[in-house]
Amino acid sequence: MVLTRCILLSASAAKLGDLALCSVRGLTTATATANACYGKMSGWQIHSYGNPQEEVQFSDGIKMPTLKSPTQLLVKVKAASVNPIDVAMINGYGASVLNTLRCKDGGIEFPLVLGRDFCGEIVQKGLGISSRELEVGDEVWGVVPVHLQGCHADYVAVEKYCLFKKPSNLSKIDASAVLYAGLTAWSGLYLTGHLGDLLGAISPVGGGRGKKVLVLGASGGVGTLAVQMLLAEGVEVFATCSADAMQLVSNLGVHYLLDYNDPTHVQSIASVGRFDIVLDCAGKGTEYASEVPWLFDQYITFNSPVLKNIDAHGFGAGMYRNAAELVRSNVTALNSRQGPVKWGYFMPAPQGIAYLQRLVEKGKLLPVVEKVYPFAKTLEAYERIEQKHLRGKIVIDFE
Ligand SMILES: NC(=O)C1=CN([C@@H]2O[C@H](COP(=O)(O)OP(=O)(O)OC[C@H]3O[C@@H](n4cnc5c(N)ncnc54)[C@H](OP(=O)(O)O)[C@@H]3O)[C@@H](O)[C@H]2O)C=CC1
Repeated sequence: MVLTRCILLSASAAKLGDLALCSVRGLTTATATANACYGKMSGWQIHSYGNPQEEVQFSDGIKMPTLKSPTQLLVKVKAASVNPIDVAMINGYGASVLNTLRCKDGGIEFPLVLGRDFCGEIVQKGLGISSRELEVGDEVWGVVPVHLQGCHADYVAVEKYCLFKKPSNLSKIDASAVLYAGLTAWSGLYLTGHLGDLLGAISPVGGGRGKKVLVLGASGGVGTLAVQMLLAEGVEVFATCSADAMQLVSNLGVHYLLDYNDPTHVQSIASVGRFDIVLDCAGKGTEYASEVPWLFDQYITFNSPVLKNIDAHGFGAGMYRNAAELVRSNVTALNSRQGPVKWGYFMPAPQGIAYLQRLVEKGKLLPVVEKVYPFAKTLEAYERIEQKHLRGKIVIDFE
């Protein structure tokens, strides 16, 4: 069994010409190919929670993931993005809930590999996947649900619903930078915000025509993609960012852009009238909805306190606080003629990937990539996320 896997992986990796030696943190390591023959791979992992500088370690002896169901595939990662949640998870964010889910799925808490979205090549597939769906050798893009071992390692095992063929008009770097942030924006706008049906509302004239959406934090990973999705729908897009990001966001095509450090921006936005959706991609949270005088049908924030409250107070008391916060924000908002305040979440849904794929293929969605780090400098990529003020996405190039 071990021998079979070794041959499969070798054949595929050799096709990639992956025979050079690489050096990580001063250690000379054999390639992914050679490692794989011994059931081992290289990657970055943590053994306990803390800060990235102390906890994130490179290893070339990580156990290769194995397929646990007939609908799983093994992917050799070529590029992966780094998201704020990776660094938050190193700090222990969501540990109670995520670890419960992980253990329920037969996993263990440590060592833990971070990394949620990637581009790569299929090297092995389960028996439940037909050749019409996906084949060994296909270039793919995909996501890993947050409670599972991530993709900041040579190989990652994923269920087929998390994996699609990579759009041919995207480079591997760009392809690795879309899905986590893009599925967050998609889920906020369509699952939570009902902007259209699950596959979007795209029509020749734009299904969102006549609608007004305000995007807070349009300069970050989620914001830059949310803006492009809304523009593709024909929505009138208002956005906020800081002064140094205005050129970047304006190049995306937003209709009205405001510097959130300018104290007059709150009143300027209030004078626009009612928004169909205010989408908070800036981490402002639920309370902010009642602090501003804006009118909206819905305020959707991705800064949900759910996991944080459960981490801090346990499941029962944490959920009580979550419900109390949501009720409080909604009562205040509704009293001020505002609409409901909701939480939005990343959702690894195939409908969302299909939607994003369609936009990319139509040339309507392209990620903004701030910087690409080589695999050997993954720790620096985590440090860049810690510094905040991101302009689009941070990517790790494995090749
Ligand atoms: N619930 C979920 O499942 C998920 C939640 N998230 C959350 O969504 C948010 C966005 O994620 P992501 O895009 O990856 O994060 P980023 O850090 O990439 O983007 C945040 C952007 O917002 C800008 N910003 C900060 N403060 C403000 C402000 N007051 N007004 C307007 N812009 C501001 C930042 O730049 P600058 O500071 O220079 O202005 C930065 O460009 C984060 O809070 C993240 O934690 C993300 C994914 C999934």
